[in-house]
Amino acid sequence: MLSLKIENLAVSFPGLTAPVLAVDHLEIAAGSGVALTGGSGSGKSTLINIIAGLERTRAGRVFWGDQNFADLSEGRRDRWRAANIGLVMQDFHLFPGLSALDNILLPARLSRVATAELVKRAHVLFETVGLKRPEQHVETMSRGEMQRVAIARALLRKPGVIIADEPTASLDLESGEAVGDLLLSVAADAGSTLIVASHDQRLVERLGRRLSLKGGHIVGDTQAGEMAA
Ligand SMILES: Nc1ncnc2c1ncn2[C@@H]1O[C@H](COP(=O)(O)OP(=O)(O)OP(=O)(O)O)[C@@H](O)[C@H]1O
Repeated sequence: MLSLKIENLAVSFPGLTAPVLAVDHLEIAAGSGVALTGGSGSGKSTLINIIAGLERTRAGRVFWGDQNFADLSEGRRDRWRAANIGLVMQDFHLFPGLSALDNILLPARLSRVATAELVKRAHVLFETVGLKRPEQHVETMSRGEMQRVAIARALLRKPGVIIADEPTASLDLESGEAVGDLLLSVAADAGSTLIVASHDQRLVERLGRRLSLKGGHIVGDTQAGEMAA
């Protein structure tokens, strides 16, 4: 369970006159659930890349608990992410040539933490996300199936933080709802901080807080109670 604090963050790319993301101050409480919403190009994926430590910023500070990402070398940042963040990216980042089950277990194996108990949990998660053939190579799977593999992999180690970019985008209504159930229940069980970028209104409404982005700025910050009002 980890809290997030962002200070004076600005993300710019060469050739652009304004930053694509500018966040002066943002705090997310440990164990809370937050939806990132906003139109295409509003900065959701950029924010996810920054808070997952996949992109580094020279302008601003990003703390998970007491850990400022900017203070870590790339190798240490990668290890910190592997141990603390379960990440579901839009393009899944799966490893072709490996089975679905091996994909779920690979990060844990690389970190040398794939105990017999974790392998058992991988099998359970595989079934919980509604998949049937653990030996199927991921490159032969449909996008919806790949998405479920990515979700099972992200949840395997009951991470302190779960970050998901459009986790229901390739799923039908029923599967999307099941994936939403799974994300919320694993986050609740493990006390994980859950951050989800989504256009899926049904999923967004299940999270306690909604941050809306527009043009790289946070233009709305509402709690579930206020949303219902
Ligand atoms: N490497 C880059 N170079 C230049 N511009 C970039 C780069 N990466 C992102 N952008 C721009 O930053 C803006 C925010 O992009 P981002 O991917 O964060 O949006 P998003 O809200 O996730 O959109 P979507 O919902 O379509 O995924 C966009 O205008 C995009 O074109």
